[in-house]
Amino acid sequence: MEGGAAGVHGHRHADESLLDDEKSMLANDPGGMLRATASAGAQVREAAALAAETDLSVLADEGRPRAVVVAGIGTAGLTGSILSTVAGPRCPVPIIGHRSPGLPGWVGAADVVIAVSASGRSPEALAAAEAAARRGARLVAVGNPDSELEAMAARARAPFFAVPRRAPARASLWGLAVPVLLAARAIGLVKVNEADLAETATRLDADAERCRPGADSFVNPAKALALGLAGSIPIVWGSSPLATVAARRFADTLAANARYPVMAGALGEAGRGRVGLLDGVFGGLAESTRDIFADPDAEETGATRLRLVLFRDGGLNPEEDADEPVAVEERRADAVQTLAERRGVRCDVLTAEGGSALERLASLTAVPDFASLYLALAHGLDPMAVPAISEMKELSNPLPEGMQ
Ligand SMILES: O=P(O)(O)OC[C@H]1O[C@@H](O)[C@@H](O)[C@@H](O)[C@@H]1O
Repeated sequence: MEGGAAGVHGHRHADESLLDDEKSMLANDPGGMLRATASAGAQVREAAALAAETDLSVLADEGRPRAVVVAGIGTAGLTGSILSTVAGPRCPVPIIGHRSPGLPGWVGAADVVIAVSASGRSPEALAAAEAAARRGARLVAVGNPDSELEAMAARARAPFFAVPRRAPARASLWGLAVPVLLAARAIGLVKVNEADLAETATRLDADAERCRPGADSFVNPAKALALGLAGSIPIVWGSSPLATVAARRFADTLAANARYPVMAGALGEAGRGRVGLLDGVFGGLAESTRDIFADPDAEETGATRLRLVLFRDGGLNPEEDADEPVAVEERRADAVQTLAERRGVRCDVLTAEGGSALERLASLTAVPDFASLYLALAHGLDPMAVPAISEMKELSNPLPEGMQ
């Protein structure tokens, strides 16, 4: 093994100065994750243009399906959660995310399967596409052009959205999610319109501008969020189903890019159980030993502490179109902020903005996406290359024939 522990490099303590110089920061991001993340708005526009060229009549002609299955893993899998939240609780058709290879036994000719894979070769998406074609389900595929997935879609005469590859998959969230939404729109399940897409893209562009590498942490909300989280165990809770999708996305990017352990979920659920963390060793018990006179900027070598990130979504959500009245979600969000304050657990709050579900989701993902990159860079970690993911793939792949 080369390097330190199994070739792993980086600094145990976050170094804020590593975020000061744009040039050296870009050099520490050789894979261009900052650039790829800044392309989120462009991804939305590209995907919308692509959809306009994709013939989806086979989907629409057969009318409303019995169910929609979104098959894929990782970021591709998250597109299923995005579709569910944009479709909302009144969606007349069940939308099911399927993250393991193949399809559930009940899926058949009455259903639509959307197979998603940024690389176009995840076993999960490929096996789902193959099973959908075999069982006569309507298939749509989304992913890398000239891939196995595209070939499979062609064989099944299924529509294929060619999403130009921006490695790794987690930097292509918007490029993957928009085609999934537009496929669902073609079968009448979501109301995303061209204005929603344009406004979402504009918001993503504006946030990328605020979070640009050259903007220092006083004015850059992503750098500020990253530095606040440094050295802590982040807990990310969402006040609504939409905010919870954003919370899970933040957990994925914090884990993959910055390699932080994160707990994420719905505040409603957390309030019945995990909120107890605020009382524990990493919560109130750690905070009670904090020296309130210490310089808050001094490097903390003491106890590991929780840091709460609360995603609030108090705007849209007309009562008749929601799981729960906004007032209930808002009271719960106020309550957890009070609890955190009582125990001295620090809390960042991000509030959704925008006039459509898609734009609101974008408003809760853009800054956190960048924050996960800045947190990696502050620790001297390359946010793109994750040795553990490649090693895991290597170790779990079967040896070629004759090498056992
Ligand atoms: O979207 P595809 O290419 O199928 O990848 C699915 C997932 O695969 C994993 O190995 C990681 O690379 C994830 O970041 C990715 O989301």
